[in-house]
Amino acid sequence: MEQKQYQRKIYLEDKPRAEARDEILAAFLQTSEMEMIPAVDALGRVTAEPIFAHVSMPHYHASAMDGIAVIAESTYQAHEQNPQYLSGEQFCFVDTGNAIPTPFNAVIMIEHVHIVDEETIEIIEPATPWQHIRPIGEDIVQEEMLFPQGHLLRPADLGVLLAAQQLTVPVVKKPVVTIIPTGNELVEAHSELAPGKIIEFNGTVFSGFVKDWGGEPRLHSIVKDEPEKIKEVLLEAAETSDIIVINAGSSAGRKDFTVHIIAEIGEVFTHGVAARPGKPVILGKINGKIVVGVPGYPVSAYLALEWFVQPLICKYLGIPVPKRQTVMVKLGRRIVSSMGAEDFIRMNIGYVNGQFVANPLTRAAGVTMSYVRADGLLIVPPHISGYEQGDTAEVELLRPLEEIKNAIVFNGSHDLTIDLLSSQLKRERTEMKIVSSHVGSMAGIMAIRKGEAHVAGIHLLDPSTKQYNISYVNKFLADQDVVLYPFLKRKQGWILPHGNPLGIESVTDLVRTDANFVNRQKGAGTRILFDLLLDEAGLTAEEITGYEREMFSHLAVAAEVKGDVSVAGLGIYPAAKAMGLDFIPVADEEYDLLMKLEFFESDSGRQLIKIIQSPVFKEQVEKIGGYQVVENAVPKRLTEEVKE
Ligand SMILES: Nc1nc2c(c(=O)[nH]1)N[C@H]1C(S)=C(S)[C@@H](COP(=O)(O)OP(=O)(O)OC[C@H]3O[C@@H](n4cnc5c(N)ncnc54)[C@H](O)[C@@H]3O)O[C@H]1N2
Ligand code: MOO
Repeated sequence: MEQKQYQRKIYLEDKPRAEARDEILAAFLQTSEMEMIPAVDALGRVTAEPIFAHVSMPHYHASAMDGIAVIAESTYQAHEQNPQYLSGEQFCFVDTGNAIPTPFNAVIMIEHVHIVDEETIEIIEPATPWQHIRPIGEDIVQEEMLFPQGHLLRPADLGVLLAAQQLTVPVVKKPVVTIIPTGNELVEAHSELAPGKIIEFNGTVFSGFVKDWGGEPRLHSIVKDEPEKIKEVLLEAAETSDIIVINAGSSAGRKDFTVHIIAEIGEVFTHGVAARPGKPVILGKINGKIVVGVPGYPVSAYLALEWFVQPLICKYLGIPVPKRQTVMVKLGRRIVSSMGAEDFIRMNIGYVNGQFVANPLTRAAGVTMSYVRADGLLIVPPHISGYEQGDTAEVELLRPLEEIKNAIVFNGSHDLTIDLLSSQLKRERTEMKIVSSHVGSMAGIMAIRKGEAHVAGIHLLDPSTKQYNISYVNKFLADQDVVLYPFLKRKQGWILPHGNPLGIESVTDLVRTDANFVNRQKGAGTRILFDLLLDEAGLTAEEITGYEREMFSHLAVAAEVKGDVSVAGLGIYPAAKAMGLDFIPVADEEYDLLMKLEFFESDSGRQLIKIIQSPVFKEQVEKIGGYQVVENAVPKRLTEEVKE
């Protein structure tokens, strides 16, 4: 069959997000349906009507204490000097919760009763009417309104429903949200992977969000980029769902025809909002049902879903859209944002010296780990072009504040062992963890200086003394009380294609073979080592092909080497090992932990050192290969040395 050709859609709108949202909310005319469900299953559901108590609680006069039931008026004479004796039918023993038999109207606690014999008791204090009795309806009165409509039922609410014998309750039906993943490249998660094949996981993430927000997700199987098929699935979804979410095909690619299909079988209100990532979102309507076309890139998709699908679900349920807690943070880095669009920036947040400090994570919309790792979202409004380092800004929290407050903020050069350290720390102390941002050794020193991190990992070789770290710390932190803790010795060396086809063993070999070198960013310890090697060999940067090509991590260097047999890099052994590359050791590098004395001596600091020195941690580190944890490390108090 001849397939219809659709033109590429190249230019997207820049509609303000709020305007686009209000438009689809206004167009979302689904009337909420009601269903009766057992109260025991109603957790997290929203009441569709006011709910009234069927019975009172308690539904009889109940003793509130263990003791005796009496007629209060018959005890009025009791006094310390004039004990009163009750016997036979003048009293009866009751326990907490027992019904009070007539004609009694008060309870005396057993501690205040002297039992003379089985039949007789002595009291020395009068009782007041209704003391220690829970009267009928003390808690819930029959016919009282327990909940209005639009109430989100919590665990304690279910208790009230059962106690008041409201055993089936009217709740708002969950809106059915059909989720349609599209793309020829998509495969199920268990499939054999080939280049170009992408595991379909957005659907599962969307389902989770929809469930969390109170909707009922229906995840459709993967639909190929075939307009007729997509059309058929969309039309069917419009019959069976309240809201339709279609994933991918939202942008300008050759197979991105979702927008044309929606326009053909329905109407499109919006294609493109002034917000990133998530810009290419499509908002429309098919046969009266709202359809949200979210971009394929996962982070864009998650945000677009939150912007448009959550408000639709809330409208259907009749509840307000929940707002996230926010916190004011100091920005550890400059943040650039283009005017005219909102920027949603995933942030790491740490709590250092009594203030929240936040740093941006990658802005790439395909990096799901940045969303997973983010503590918060910084939303840069459209009318500003960003923030300067040190500015204060408000951030929406993606994690509980307490979790952020208890984290150790780790800065400087990244090392694989820091993740192991964090997980070991969490094992010992469930409330603790390490949050790290990888900014390089020099930036780590500066973060400690500015009080923006608790610990910095550094490995800076001083070419003049051939010593690691000390001279740098003395130079930049001479006026501060800091500790340099010897942590690791790690092997730095040549990272080379498998089999080392060019036969590289030194910098001179790089020049001789005209290999393409991949460098690290300025300030990185590995770059300083490379410069020293150049210097020792009497070579200059100009003689090295690729000297200007900068990567930001050991793994990024290894990935470059992996892709091209003419490439060589310098880095740590585990990066070479992870990519199945050759490695020739060059130097044993000292990777130390820099921290303020105050942190070193704090509870968190002590806990960190305890774990570093534990046999379990050392064993885990040495298993990676190319590492040795420094035995019996002696922390250096640097300012003292300087002062000497
Ligand atoms: N020339 C242009 N190219 C692109 C533009 C643009 O404006 N001009 N916009 C970029 C932006 S921004 C985004 S966001 C994406 C939107 O892409 P699509 O919605 O068209 O989606 P695809 O191209 O099909 O997929 C992109 C990417 O997303 C991942 N993906 C898709 N579906 C799934 C799924 N179900 N589970 C997991 N991951 C999924 C996958 O990595 C795809 O490669 O377009 C840019 N391009
Ligand atoms: O707008 Mo795209 O949604 O940045 O990744």
